[in-house]
Amino acid sequence: MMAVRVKICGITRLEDAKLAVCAGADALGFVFYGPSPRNVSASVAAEIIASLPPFVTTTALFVNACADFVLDTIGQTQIDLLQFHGDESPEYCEQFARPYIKALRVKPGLNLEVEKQRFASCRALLLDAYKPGVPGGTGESFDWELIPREMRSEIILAGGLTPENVAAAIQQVSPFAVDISGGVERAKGVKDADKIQRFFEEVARANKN
Ligand SMILES: O=C(O)c1ccccc1N[C@@H]1O[C@H](COP(=O)(O)O)[C@@H](O)[C@H]1O
Repeated sequence: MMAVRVKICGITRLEDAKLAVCAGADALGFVFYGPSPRNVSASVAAEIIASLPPFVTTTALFVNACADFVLDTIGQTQIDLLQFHGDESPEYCEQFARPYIKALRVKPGLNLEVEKQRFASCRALLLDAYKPGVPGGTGESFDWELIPREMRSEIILAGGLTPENVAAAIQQVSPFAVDISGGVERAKGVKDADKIQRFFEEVARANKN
């Protein structure tokens, strides 16, 4: 089985970025969404990104943002990958001519096969929990059995992951990657060194099985 990649999202501080990278993060996520407690400015994100070693993918998360804001953020941060976490259309996502991942909030009735075809141009679908009125980062998980088996090895699994449940998630779903934010925090927007460490230990344990 291929080792599951890990993205740590909601980075707001250089010390947290370093903790995540030292623990083994493949990717870091920066939230550019005003209402989020993890919202970060492009200038702060750019400073953090400039201090990172190579081979760590940086991701910019947006929720129904205006195109000029996305373009300005790309320009200031030189981010690697875009993550659209709202109701963006494929045409909207494609206009930036940048690699992107599309987040979908999973609930019964959402046809993931159809969504996969709609977003054929995305690098991967990220599957998060559906909670009415909240675009993401809810700390809640969803019924992983709703993910069609043939899609599981391609998706990024998110939503309510923690050091306690990530091994079970990997065992049940075998996703391409896992994405975590709230589950490794000690306060909103502030990561917890011990939780990050335990999260990576659990991912390594699951990768061995
Ligand atoms: O983190 C946020 O505040 C956020 C706000 C709006 C959309 C998405 C957000 N976060 C992303 O949601 C998933 C799941 O987060 P969690 O692990 O359940 O806390 C993840 O991709 C976050 O980056």
